[in-house]
Amino acid sequence: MTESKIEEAKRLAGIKAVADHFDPSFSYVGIGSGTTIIYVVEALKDVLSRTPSHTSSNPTTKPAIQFIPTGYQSRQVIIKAGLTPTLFDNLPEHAVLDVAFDGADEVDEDLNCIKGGGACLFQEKLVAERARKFVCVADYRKAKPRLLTTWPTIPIEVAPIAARIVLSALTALGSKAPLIRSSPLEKSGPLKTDQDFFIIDAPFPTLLTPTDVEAGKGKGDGSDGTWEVVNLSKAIKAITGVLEVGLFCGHDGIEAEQLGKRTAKGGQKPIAVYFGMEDGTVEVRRRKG
Ligand SMILES: O=C[C@H](O)[C@H](O)[C@H](O)COP(=O)(O)O
Repeated sequence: MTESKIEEAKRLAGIKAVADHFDPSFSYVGIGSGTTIIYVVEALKDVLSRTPSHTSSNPTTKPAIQFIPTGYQSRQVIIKAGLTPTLFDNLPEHAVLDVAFDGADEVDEDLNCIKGGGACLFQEKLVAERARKFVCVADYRKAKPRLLTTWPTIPIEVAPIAARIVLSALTALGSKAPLIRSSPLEKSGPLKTDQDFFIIDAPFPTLLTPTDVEAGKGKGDGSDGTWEVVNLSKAIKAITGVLEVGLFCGHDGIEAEQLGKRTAKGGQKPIAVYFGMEDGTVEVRRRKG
């Protein structure tokens, strides 16, 4: 498939995700990072340009929707589209985002995601967890049955001072040759995130889901070399020096409500992932239950 076909797949998925999950009456919308999110923002702009209350100069109309970026690139995309960016830490204390859109590097059948291929994951997780609905958009290359099927590593954001001890701790968890990600200009040293932290890319064997563990495909706690997604995410997050893990996984919405979380749906896992397919269709994986 040519590059332009892949871009077309992303574009069509973005349009459908926005049609299904965006409403011009919303107040706060989260915008993720990467190449696919650009098509989502284009689709949002298109919907808004056709919404009379948004385009009207009548001062009694609703204030402009505030778009919450997940980093520098994301903020530039919002500004370039002529939309209004609002920093995450400027949100009113009890504000909940109506929806957050983002891309993903790989998605499994349970909608667990790997993110951070473009070095953005910490702010993406903050924004996703604060949204009533978290929706991912990707092309068909990202749809896999399990995480780490094709995508080779888990991106992990770490404090530079702790990077070497985090590498050792990851090796102890079973990662083979985790690496600090270099800047594209190799001579510039390690790549720096929006937080001025490093990214470690840690390879692990293909991750299990809870169903796999129940089916006896492995213990999933590292003791037999297998890891279940949430177990591994927790084990990595527990290493001192780790700011955040590029695994978006965990509890589902009902559990989140029981936990009294701020988010109505809860969690880091999307409620739906839109995949632009090779044949020009869009496939949607939705959260079960
Ligand atoms: O670090 C980057 C983010 O997690 C992106 O959302 C992810 O890498 C997907 O990016 P893209 O849409 O460019 O494939």
